[in-house]
Amino acid sequence: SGLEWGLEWELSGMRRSVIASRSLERAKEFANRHGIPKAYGSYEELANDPDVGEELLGVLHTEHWCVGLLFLKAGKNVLCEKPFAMNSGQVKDLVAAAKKMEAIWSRCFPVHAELVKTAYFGSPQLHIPRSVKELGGGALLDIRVYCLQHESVITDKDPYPLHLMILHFFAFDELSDWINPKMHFLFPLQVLGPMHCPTTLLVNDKEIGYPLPEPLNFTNSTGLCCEAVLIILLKSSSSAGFEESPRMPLADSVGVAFSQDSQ
Ligand SMILES: NC(=O)C1=CN([C@@H]2O[C@H](COP(=O)(O)OP(=O)(O)OC[C@H]3O[C@@H](n4cnc5c(N)ncnc54)[C@H](OP(=O)(O)O)[C@@H]3O)[C@@H](O)[C@H]2O)C=CC1
Ligand SMILES: O=C1OC[C@@H](O)[C@H](O)[C@H]1O
Repeated sequence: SGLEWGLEWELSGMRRSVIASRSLERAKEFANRHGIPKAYGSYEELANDPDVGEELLGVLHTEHWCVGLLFLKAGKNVLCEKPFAMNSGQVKDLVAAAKKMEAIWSRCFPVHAELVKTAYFGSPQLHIPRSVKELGGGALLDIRVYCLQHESVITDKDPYPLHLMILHFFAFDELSDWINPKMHFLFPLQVLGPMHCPTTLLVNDKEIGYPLPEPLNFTNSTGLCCEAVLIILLKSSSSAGFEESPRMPLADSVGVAFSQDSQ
């Protein structure tokens, strides 16, 4: 589950001291399984615990907004699972309550830093009407129809439940050629999967690996330590407290949610 993934945060020295569930019985069962000393039967009790400074939010997507606000208003540091919330309006509420944040874990992987250094993403193409959102432009309407029609063949009816991301990725190369012929990497460069936690680049047909610490409970899950290191660095370099991360500014979080709004 999302929470079990989150336990990898122990790598960063974070102690897991409390678990909360809407059911005390479930909380106690989870606590026993993972050696957690205290269990609560409601999220409110966790929010009101003065001994807890950081809270890892691993609840169902629809609950990120309300439970996130509950913890933030109680003055806690919140590490929220993806997706940040259900839409950009909810994300803006959380951002306003939080003011500062760290990052999305995938962006903290060394592979991403390397990409930003070496990749060339072309120039904005907003002079082309079919790129303008108000004119029905953009990848979702213009190109994604091809991916969706593949999905609907496989799923028979509604393509959304399966989220066949592989097909989306498969289409990405062509998509970028089509929308913006300049959107090429400067030299043959490929990020190898898994897409949410990549550790290998293919540069001129040569693999360059960025290995993670062991043990791995889930695929590349110890990569969470990259995010933890970034937070620790931010904390120690900031005299005025914990500042917004330049690696993942708040505006990017709102932007990511905004681009999902039309889904
Ligand atoms: N970073 C990563 O790589 C991963 C992230 N995730 C993320 O973690 C989060 C949780 O995912 P996962 O653990 O698979 O989800 P689950 O479906 O297992 O739900 C997690 C918990 O949400 C709580 N919950 C709160 N309100 C509701 C509600 N109204 N209906 C149902 N459950 C509710 C439940 O806890 P209770 O009833 O005990 O209070 C439930 O156990 C998601 O945001 C997911 O995207 C998941 C896997 C990997
Ligand atoms: O975020 C995620 O990354 C890892 C997957 O296994 C998981 O299902 C997904 O929610």
